[in-house]
Amino acid sequence: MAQGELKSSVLNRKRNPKSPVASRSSKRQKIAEHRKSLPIASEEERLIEAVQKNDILIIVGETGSGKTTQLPQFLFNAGFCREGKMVGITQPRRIAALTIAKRVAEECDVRLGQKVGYSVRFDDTTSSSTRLKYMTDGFLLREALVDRLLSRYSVIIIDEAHERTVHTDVLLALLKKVQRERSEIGGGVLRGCQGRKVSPLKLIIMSASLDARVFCDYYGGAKDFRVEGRQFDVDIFYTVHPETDYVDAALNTIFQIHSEEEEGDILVFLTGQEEIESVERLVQEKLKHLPEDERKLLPLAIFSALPSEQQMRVFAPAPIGFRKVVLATNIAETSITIPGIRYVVDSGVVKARTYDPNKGMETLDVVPVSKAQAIQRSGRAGRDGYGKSFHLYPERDFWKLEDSTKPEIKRCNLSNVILQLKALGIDDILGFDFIDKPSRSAIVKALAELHLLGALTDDCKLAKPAGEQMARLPLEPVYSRALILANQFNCLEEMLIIVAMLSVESIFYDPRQKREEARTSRNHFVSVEGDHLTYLSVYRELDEFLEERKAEKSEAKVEKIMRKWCKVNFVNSRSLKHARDIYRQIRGNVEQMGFNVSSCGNDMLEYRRCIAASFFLKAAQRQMDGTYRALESGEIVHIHPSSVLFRSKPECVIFDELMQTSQKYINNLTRIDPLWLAELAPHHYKTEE
Ligand SMILES: Nc1ncnc2c1ncn2[C@@H]1O[C@H](COP(=O)(O)OP(=O)(O)OP(=O)(O)O)[C@@H](O)[C@H]1O
Repeated sequence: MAQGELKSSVLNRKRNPKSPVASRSSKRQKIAEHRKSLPIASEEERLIEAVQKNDILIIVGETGSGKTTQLPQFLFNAGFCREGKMVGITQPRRIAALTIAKRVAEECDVRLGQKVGYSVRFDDTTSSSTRLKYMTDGFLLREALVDRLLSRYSVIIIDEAHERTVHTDVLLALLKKVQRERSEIGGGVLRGCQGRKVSPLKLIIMSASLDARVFCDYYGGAKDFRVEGRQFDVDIFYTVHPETDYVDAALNTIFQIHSEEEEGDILVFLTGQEEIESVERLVQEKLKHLPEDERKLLPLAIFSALPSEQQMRVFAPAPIGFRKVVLATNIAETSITIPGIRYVVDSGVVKARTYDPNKGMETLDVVPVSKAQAIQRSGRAGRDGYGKSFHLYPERDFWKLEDSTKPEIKRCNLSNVILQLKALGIDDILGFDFIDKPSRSAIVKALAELHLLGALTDDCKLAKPAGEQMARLPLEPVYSRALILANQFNCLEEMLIIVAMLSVESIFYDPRQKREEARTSRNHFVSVEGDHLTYLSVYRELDEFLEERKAEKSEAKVEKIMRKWCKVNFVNSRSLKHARDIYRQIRGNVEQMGFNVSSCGNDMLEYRRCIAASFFLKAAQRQMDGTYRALESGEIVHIHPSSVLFRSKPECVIFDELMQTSQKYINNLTRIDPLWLAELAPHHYKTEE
């Protein structure tokens, strides 16, 4: 067809107001109007001037004022992305990086991965044209391993700094150093940065509920900038008296809003998966007793163990006439906008993870939120209209809350972070300029663990090549070491599968009503040697099943077959798909490091020996009374009821998890011979032990 003809046919086509072209342009117009109405819009010039004049800027503004979505676009327009440079924005959570990048791409009217993209562990959508890059704080830290001066970025924005994740804290210190080094180079070309010109770095620390002073002081009197006002008001309500049962109170509030308030979706903050699933069931149960026309309430869950695709379901609009009630953990607390949310219900509590370095044990406790968290929760309403926030505690209790959450660096296992710092050439960890120093004993314990794992030399330097290899893999040091050892034991293929399977949660799917049926249909996977080998056989069986149907070329068909297989076997198909993606990625990582991925076939003895050699710090021995003693810490623990070894109780096991919930539990186990420990980890276990 001649070009002229095509042109005229397009021109002659009658414009249908509902055509994709028309609806796209009206959407664009709506977005442009929305952007103009944000409080930050009128501050564009002043903000850019402040960034130009100051190398470090602390920005504080109300939730929803437009900091995260707009500031990067302002910087782009002001020329901060010239000559291929990027603006990097970190988020504490992957769901935030993902959804905000999507929104900003929409606002810029570009495809995700072009001008705007996101990078999170195991999922990178960026391309060489990406200029505004949203990512997790952990991802940026990893990037520093390959490009120490982060030379591709002209500006780095640390968003939601008040959350004080361990990665944010390390970045705050690291970027201080990078900024100093880059300004010393002052526009020169540095070797090791692919010949890129290294310009001074601008650093922006941002939050809605940030004690700016702490950050200003840390950066030697940095300037702070306040963005005043919010787009829509949120009315705050408290209970008159303390509630004895917040789950019950949350349930009543949901139904009260549903029956008394105008239309708009509800977001409820609870503490964890189990609680959320139980409230989901209770909502459904209660709905059955309502008249037909009052039943239009749609409960949806979002928590971190839920695969990404399922998490994304809460962002879709509710069917016409329905009200969404999103049941969330603190995963939905900061940064994100869930369209349609008008009402927030804050239980006032959160599940906090604390690591005890001396016991090598994690504890999960339900604790009151901080003021900053309560403010963030309210801030999830009022983003596309006026909102209301219901806190299930009296106002006087709000004032008693801690201002902010205890920094994660003070309550987590430091071995991964320390390994990364060592790989970045920072040797003096005790003297490192942390904004809040972790305890000396936690640092010493993590250094000792890294030494035992062979990542550090006797004088605490990064061991070559083991330590370097471990730092390059996007895994906890203990898993990286397992891969290195498996290479020597000729079972790398199997270890890659196990590490991938341990990286996802809830491999099995246990619907409450069909628990027995689920167990029976999964029996053929179960290995008497434990959970690791059971997971291995799930993975392998699916692989074989798909291999036999290799003729089905299309990806959609393969996925359909896979879903069917998972359903029959009561396996969580999304978790398994995720595990297969992770497997591919880490296999790529180890191949790049020059490893040859070999398999031990059915020699499970060799494989179990490799597990013992890798995870010797996580061994537990049965006691006379049937409980276990974790050999490293001496803690008395129990096998978790969901483990396949729960009934058989072997003499000695390797565990993956040690967690205090209602009791101290170990889970994800493999049976081993206790004598292997002295044989395979003689530097740690003596024969008589
Ligand atoms: N995914 C989205 N869908 C629809 N609207 C959105 C989306 N993301 C952001 N918005 C709109 O843009 C506004 C500004 O969002 P932005 O995340 O930039 O605010 P913020 O100041 O960074 O807030 P916070 O401190 O809560 O992260 C929101 O209030 C909302 O109206």
